[in-house]
Amino acid sequence: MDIASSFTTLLVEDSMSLGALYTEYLRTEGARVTHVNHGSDALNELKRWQPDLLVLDIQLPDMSGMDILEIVQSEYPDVTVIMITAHGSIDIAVDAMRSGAFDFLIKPFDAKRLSITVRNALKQRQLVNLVAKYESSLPKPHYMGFIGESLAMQTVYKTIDCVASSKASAFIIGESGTGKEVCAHAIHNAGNRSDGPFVALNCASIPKDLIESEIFGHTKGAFTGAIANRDGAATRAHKGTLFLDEICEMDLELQSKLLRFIQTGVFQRVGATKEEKVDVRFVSATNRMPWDEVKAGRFREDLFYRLHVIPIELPPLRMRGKDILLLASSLLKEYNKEEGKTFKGFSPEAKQCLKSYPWPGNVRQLQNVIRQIVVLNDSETIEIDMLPIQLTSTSAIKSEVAKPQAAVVKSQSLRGDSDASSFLDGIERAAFSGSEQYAKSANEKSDDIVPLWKTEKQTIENAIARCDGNVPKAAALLDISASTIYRKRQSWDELEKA
Ligand SMILES: Nc1ncnc2c1ncn2[C@@H]1O[C@H](COP(=O)(O)OP(=O)(O)OP(=O)(O)O)[C@@H](O)[C@H]1O
Repeated sequence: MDIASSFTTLLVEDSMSLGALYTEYLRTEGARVTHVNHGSDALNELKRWQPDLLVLDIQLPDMSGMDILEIVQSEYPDVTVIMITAHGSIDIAVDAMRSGAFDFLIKPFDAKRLSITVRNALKQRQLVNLVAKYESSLPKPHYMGFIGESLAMQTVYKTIDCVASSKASAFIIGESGTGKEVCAHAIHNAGNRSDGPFVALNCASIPKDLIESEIFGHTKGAFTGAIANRDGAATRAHKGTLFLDEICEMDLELQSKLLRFIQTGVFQRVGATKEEKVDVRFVSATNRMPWDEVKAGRFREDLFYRLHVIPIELPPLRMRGKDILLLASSLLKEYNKEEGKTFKGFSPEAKQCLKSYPWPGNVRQLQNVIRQIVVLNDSETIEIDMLPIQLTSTSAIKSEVAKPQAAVVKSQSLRGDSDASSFLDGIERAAFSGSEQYAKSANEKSDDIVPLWKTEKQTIENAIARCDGNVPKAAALLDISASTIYRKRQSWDELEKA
């Protein structure tokens, strides 16, 4: 705000004559003044509009100026408050400053004293605005539970800031472990529902016959085992956010009930005859491509349009550049503390390897890798040989793959054959001759080879058995999401039938 330009002021002073005098003083400073005599009137005005300055008498006929200050501090923190106090009540004025008032004026005061205080207040507002503007233009390394300052993540933070206070449904997509749940929490916490509940429901991990009751609740006796009335997620999320994780895994029949609920806010508990209405903001997430699911007939198109109002895409970790090391360092610090270790950082080779690995399990996989290293080693520096084999072998594969390609480029440039199509032909030829060799040796021992899905099935089933049938726990240890396991089970059934 430009100090010279006009500013708005709400003056709360019960004496009509003093009110008129202060209004005159303030107008001389360039203020557009609204004068009220009572605290309740001031609160009504504040509900309708927020002034730049609130000039507030401490002693009012209906309430204390201190009470109003407290309300302003919690509900309208951008309003700058100047208190007016009678001579002899300076202690109260000092308390007011401790509670967040900018300054105080002791009655009687003249136009000059008021002018100095008002100008200081406006200057301070100007500086605060400037700092806020500057800060918002800097990349944020942390945001609402996220770590990451890459451009891709800054875009995500900006989108969350813009949509947080809207009631429009948000739809988060991203690979498993990219932070979709963190994002849903951030939308809730950054918005005006942050004081309300955040209720998360994983549509993949709840058995099909229980999910309707999980969302809408049930009445006593609605089905075997319903021994009492129970609120569902819809009721619990009233005035807050309902996060529907893995939404594409929801049964088609339930999708139509959900559609009606989203359209009207009205639903019926399982077994109930009465309808209930709630005020809920929907945030959904999936690691599938939702439109592909619509085209395949697994996700209702009308539900897609209801939920997919504000799409937010979380980039895979491999697309976040230096965020990988930022996250790795932060996790190292956290796990060091938890495990009582003294790691200080990563060797340059280890850093290179972390940066070039494709991280199919994204941030969750990075967490597991760093935890594993910290638990299994004792040192100050994380060296490349402490990294799990899959990380180092991938970079080894990459450099191996790079070699024949480099050789192709070299031989082509020696021949003077630099055109792009023959370059690609060269790579294809190299790859083909490689695959021919593999195929030859593979045929010799083909009896031992089983389809990849069977090996994968065995690994997953072993993990579930070792976790006593606990699918989410097995999924966490396998570095995949529980929904991936459910999906894979479905596809194994189909493959076995085929
Ligand atoms: N940018 C980030 N900064 C810090 N921690 C993160 C970040 N992204 C994700 N995480 C952490 O990674 C883990 C996985 O995140 P989250 O559960 O939100 O992923 P997701 O995309 O919902 O995964 P899934 O699809 O498997 O359910 C969590 O422990 C979360 O706190």
